[in-house]
Amino acid sequence: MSVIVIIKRWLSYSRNFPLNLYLKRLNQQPTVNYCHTVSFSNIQRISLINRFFNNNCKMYDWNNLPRPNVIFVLGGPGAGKGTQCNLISKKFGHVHLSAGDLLRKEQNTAGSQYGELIAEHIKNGTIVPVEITCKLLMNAMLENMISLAKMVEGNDKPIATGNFLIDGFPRNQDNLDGWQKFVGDKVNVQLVLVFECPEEVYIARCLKRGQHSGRADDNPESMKKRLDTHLNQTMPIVKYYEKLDLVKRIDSSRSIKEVHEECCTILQSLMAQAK
Ligand SMILES: Nc1ncnc2c1ncn2[C@@H]1O[C@H](COP(=O)(O)OP(=O)(O)OP(=O)(O)O)[C@@H](O)[C@H]1O
Ligand SMILES: O=c1ccn([C@@H]2O[C@H](COP(=O)(O)O)[C@@H](O)[C@H]2O)c(=O)[nH]1
Repeated sequence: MSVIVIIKRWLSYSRNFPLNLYLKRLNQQPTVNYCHTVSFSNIQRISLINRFFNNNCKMYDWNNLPRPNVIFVLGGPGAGKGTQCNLISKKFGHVHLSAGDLLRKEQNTAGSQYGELIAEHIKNGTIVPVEITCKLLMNAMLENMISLAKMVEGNDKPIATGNFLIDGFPRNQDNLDGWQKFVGDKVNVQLVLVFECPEEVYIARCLKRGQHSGRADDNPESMKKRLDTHLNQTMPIVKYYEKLDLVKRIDSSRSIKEVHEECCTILQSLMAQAK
């Protein structure tokens, strides 16, 4: 069994990370490769984990991992963010992380202290506090970065990097501030893809999806609130990134194939510049 522990020196909110639960969970699933983040102040407990696992424990520090590339993907509800991220991920190998999916998963995790809060925000189309979303995103990123680092083990310092599509984040000023505070220049934000449709297309797509999605927010009442949040809270974030010349707006009212082709052109040009 191998256990991976990542030391995060810079995330104060995980200071009280419940390591007891962590150990308990590992006991119950002793064969899994487990990856979680703990703060630097938990270093003594890390040595406890080390003893517990006979020193069969690998430690990584985010600061020594290669700086990953991030593309943020924004757009109104039903704009096609998830659909296009899946296609991009298949073609270019980016890791697709949907903030909404991570929140829904957390909401459905038994015993989560955030379940009710997340459910309430999703139903009302409002934005979950960044401490929660950022932590979920960062844990997911770190797990992927560690897998990549493992592929090049043998080097003193891992050389692999990651390319991430972060779908549906940052959604408002609180998200943006939190991202800058917790992640900041530890990643390289390369681009912000913004998918845009007329309002009636957003509504039609989500209501159609609502016939089978089981989502608490694919209904007319939640849609109104989500559109309002998109217009008044997310679009200012798009404008912020526009000032940094990072935004590509895409008309996503066209067919999935047409939208994907435009995404491919944009990504190919980005990769050519990055070489
Ligand atoms: N270009 C398109 N033309 C027609 N239907 C589409 C297109 N893109 C996506 N869809 C459909 O619209 C619905 C919403 O798409 P998707 O889930 O990708 O959007 P999203 O932006 O991720 O939504 P949300 O933010 O609400 O999660 C899905 O049922 C999807 O199959
Ligand atoms: O960064 C985020 C992303 C999402 N939310 C909440 O989840 C729902 C659904 O998100 P989708 O991206 O449409 O799946 C969204 O309306 C928010 O309530 C969030 O709070 N923060």
